[in-house]
Amino acid sequence: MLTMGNSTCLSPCVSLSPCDSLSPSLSPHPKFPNPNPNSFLLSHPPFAPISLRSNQTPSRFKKLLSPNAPNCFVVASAKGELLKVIISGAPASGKGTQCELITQKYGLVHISAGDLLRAEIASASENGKLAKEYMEKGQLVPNEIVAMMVKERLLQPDSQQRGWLLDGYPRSSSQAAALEDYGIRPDVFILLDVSEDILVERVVGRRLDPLTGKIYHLKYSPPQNDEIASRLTQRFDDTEEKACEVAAAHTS
Ligand SMILES: Nc1ncnc2c1ncn2[C@@H]1O[C@H](COP(=O)(O)OP(=O)(O)O)[C@@H](O)[C@H]1O
Repeated sequence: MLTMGNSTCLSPCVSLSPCDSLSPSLSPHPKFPNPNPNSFLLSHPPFAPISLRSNQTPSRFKKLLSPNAPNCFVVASAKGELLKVIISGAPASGKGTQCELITQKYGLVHISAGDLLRAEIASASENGKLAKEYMEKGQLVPNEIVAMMVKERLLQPDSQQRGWLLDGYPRSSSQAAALEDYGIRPDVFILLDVSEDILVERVVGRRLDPLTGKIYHLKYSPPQNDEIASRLTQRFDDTEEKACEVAAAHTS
């Protein structure tokens, strides 16, 4: 597992080669001494947190600990022939950016649970209709629907040949258990560990250019000119109140 802290660590500094040299002497990560904040993951063996102390760091992971990525550290990994990665992080934690960098660098198939569900809705299947009802209310879709979709996608020839980056699954204890039951185990688990106040600041300053689809941030990535600035819109749920709620749910 590799966690990324509060830094705006968006450079392609991540190194995710499957690690075959981690020894049993690795200790529980100090930040996760007990099953919080990701109890559903930490209570399942494939996701058990293991920290890699800097003096044990294999050279291939050293980059993660560079000054550019002060809060990045490997906390779990396992041997694997194909690279299989799971990534987790709150909205606005930078997951989209990291997914792009990782899939580009390692040639993995990016499998997003949200995208799979949207495709199911677009196909107008019975499962899609049911999923839509939950998604419209901002609730998790029942796992019987999601687990099967994720499993099938992971077993597709492209995922099997190129390896995969699973994004947005598991999100609960029962989902983690379902992956285990299917015998699906990641080599690396990445948790984007961003503090609540930074998540809120990112969400509240986020703006969309409806013309190009580009996302800006009023402070960190402002529009280049007044014309773009004048047409920027804000997602209805990108409010401080909503952001606090979501951030608290992900970081508590
Ligand atoms: N693992 C999952 N289990 C159940 N429902 C999910 C899962 N992943 C995504 N969803 C559903 O799809 C919706 C959109 O997910 P996603 O695209 O990841 O966006 P967000 O990051 O805003 O949740 C979620 O609000 C939820 O309803």
